Amino acid sequence: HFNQSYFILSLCKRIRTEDGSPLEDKIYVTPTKTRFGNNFDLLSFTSASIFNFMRDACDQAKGRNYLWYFFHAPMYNVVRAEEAEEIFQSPKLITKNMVYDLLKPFLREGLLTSTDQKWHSRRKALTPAFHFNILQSFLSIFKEECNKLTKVLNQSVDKELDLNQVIPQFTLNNVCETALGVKLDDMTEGLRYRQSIHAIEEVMQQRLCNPFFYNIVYFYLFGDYRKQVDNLKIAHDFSSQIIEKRRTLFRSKQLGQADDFGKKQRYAMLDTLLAAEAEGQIDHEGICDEVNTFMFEGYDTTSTCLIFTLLMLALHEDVQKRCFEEVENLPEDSDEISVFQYNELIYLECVIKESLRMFPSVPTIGRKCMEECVVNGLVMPENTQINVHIFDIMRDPRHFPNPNTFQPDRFLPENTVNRHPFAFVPFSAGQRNCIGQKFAILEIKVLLAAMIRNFRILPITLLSDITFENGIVLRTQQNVKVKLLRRKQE
Ligand code: HEM
Repeated sequence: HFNQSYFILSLCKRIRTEDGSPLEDKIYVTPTKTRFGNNFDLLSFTSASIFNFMRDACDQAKGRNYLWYFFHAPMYNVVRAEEAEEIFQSPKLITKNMVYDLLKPFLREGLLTSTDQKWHSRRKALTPAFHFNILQSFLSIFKEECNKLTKVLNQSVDKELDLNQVIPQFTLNNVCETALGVKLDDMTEGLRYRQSIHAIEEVMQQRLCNPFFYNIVYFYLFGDYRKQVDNLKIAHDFSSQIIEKRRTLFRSKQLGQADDFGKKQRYAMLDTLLAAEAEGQIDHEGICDEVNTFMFEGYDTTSTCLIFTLLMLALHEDVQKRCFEEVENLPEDSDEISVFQYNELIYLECVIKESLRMFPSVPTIGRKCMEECVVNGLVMPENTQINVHIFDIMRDPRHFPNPNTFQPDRFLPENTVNRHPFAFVPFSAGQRNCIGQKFAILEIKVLLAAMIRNFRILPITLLSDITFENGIVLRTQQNVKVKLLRRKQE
């Protein structure tokens, strides 16, 4: 009886079915390679091997959801839209799992990592910062950054262009100006900040790859602990100083007025937080956490999507041609293109969605059961870890026939009518969905429209050259390269 209730050598309680039916009828229970649960099933901890391990696990389960037992906790892996729905919709399952603890040294209790009352009140306070009118005011920032990048790209015409070298800078500049109200390129500390964010991500990646590094003592002794501490200090000091400066302006009611150079201060998301602070809803630490969260969530996710979409456009000339025909109709002067006109780029949006489907920037999201609860007819003990594999859900052949083929037409309105509402979830779904999705789509469209109008994009990197890596954000071992040809000269 004890053995039926507990996975003894994995030191955790077992999952059982609510109605007493055999567990295997509801879920694939992954066989363990040792008697100690699935703890030692994976022995080479590289980002690439973990990515492949998860894909193999889904294949082995033949597309069913599957179960692992790790030390102290069962892990429920969801790869089907039907069961993901209950998790996305459950008001009880809003606490993130242990993977998010790795983000906490940087983001502390920001919107992405917080839970319960804190998360509810922050989400309410921050939602207005993503209102349509505000998005409209960000459009000019996206265009400015886009023009800067186009100038750089003009110098790379007819040569090999490494997208990983240029795109992340574009998205970081955008999120920095919209969140904090400062231009990274104009600041002496800008480069150091950019490098520190990159270094913090490298350390996170190191910890994510090796479960031993989840233990802080082991990480302190054998990991890049020092690198993390030094770079966190640079990143935290940078945002904290900008917040201080903007607070002074906010308190003296100078925001929105012209600065010393006669330039009007633009709205930044930080202003919404400063207004909340004035009403006693948040303190300085809280503001720092939220700003860092935006910088982290809004930077790598968007650049990953842009890189994959550009790769797919390069590899599919016919798709690129259709996009060109669509963007050709936009006003010649990009300053005149409105948010509405970007919204009307229906085919380009299908291309972005199809890229996100095949290469979701966030391949897995996690939740944790804070108490024993019933999910999809399974009784999950307290502390059960839940992984929703967005990557596998969006390659389910039941919802997306030929899932490994790039077909943007899947997202034309007439082709989506009967699709399961949770089959396409690159921005997650339910109350903890991505707050920045409209922001991201607009930013992505601004750059893609400009690039497609100005250049023909030719492939250098092929899909077969790419090795995927597991990360908080989907990564590739190799940088993605393309070649640009100027259209006007043709
Ligand atoms: C293509 C771009 C993007 C993708 C694919 C994406 C995807 C996601 C996903 C899957 C989540 C859920 C994470 C989870 O449950 O663990 C999320 C949450 C979040 N995203 Fe995004 N995101 C993108 C862009 C952005 C941008 C541009 C911003 C901000 C400027 C942003 C801010 C956030 C925040 C703050 C959360 C946490 C929301 C909450 O828990 O209430 N994201 N995003």
